Amino acid sequence: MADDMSPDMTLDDYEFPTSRLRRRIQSEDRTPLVLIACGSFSPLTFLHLRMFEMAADYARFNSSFEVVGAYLSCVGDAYKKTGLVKAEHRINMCSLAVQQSSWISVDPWEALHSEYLETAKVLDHFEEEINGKLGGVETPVGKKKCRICLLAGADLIQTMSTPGVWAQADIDYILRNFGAFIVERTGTDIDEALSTLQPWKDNIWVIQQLVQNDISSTKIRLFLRRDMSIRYLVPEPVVAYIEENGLYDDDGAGSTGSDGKGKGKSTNAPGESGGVASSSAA
Ligand SMILES: Nc1ncnc2c1ncn2[C@@H]1O[C@H](COP(=O)(O)OP(=O)(O)OP(=O)(O)O)[C@@H](O)[C@H]1O
Ligand SMILES: O=C(O)c1ccc[n+]([C@@H]2O[C@H](COP(=O)([O-])O)[C@@H](O)[C@H]2O)c1
Repeated sequence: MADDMSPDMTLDDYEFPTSRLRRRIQSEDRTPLVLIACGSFSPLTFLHLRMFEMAADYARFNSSFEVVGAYLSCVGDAYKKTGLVKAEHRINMCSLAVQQSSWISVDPWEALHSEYLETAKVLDHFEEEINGKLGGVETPVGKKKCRICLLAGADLIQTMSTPGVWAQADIDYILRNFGAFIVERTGTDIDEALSTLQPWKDNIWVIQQLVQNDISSTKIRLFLRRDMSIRYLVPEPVVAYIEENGLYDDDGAGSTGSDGKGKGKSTNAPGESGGVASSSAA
């Protein structure tokens, strides 16, 4: 079951989602790992989900970590980025997308804040919930704290070298105390992206994309504006949700400050190419 968020949820009735967090590992030698992907997810694409699978494989074969859970954390509405629809919609799309996953959850905590929260604070929240309140996970040799790590694409990590985007103290705090799993991304030179992050290289794990996927939320929004199909680029329930709520229309329906009504113009299935004749039109 997904950890769904009701539209009226506030921080007062927020509960940390734990239903997909594994609370015990069998190995005494491995360190339990929880992956946190922070981002806009406007909308979530299949690559966002693939990042978790790639990271889990990487951890299994190349590290002494054992993944016990993973979370998508959407930025709140205060993050003024082009193409950002309301947090409520982004969280709902993420929740629909992970319905079939047994281990990826959506945590609405970050997005429930009206003010922007830096990623360091978001990671602190997971540390507090998982290691502070829950006390970590059971192992054959007693309870162990989980390692909380940021999961990000190479473009995000490159912004850490761009002056003025991140506070230097936050970069140090995140990479020293948590660390990051970085997925290579077409268009980003990974060596260049990591060049200023050498002091923390032991806490950075770079994951090669063995099947290159250059998808981005920007391209999905562009396709939608051009009335092109987004099917098989984002999960089917997300395609349907976008259509039903009229998100990413030219008029910015569904974006912060708009009430986003469904456009209901197509006779094709949601998200399907308009170039395909519908059977009822014959
Ligand atoms: N194709 C991709 N390859 C590697 N990482 C990716 C890819 N798409 C998204 N990511 C990563 O997913 C995380 C969340 O990204 P975000 O929500 O900004 O998606 P995006 O597709 O980059 O969005 P936008 O196009 O709106 O900038 C980031 O760490 C980003 O680097
Ligand atoms: O904490 C910071 O200072 C900081 C600076 C830049 C970006 N971030 C986070 O990085 C993510 C970037 O997402 P996006 O969609 O802009 O690629 C998002 O979760 C931001 O909150 C965080």
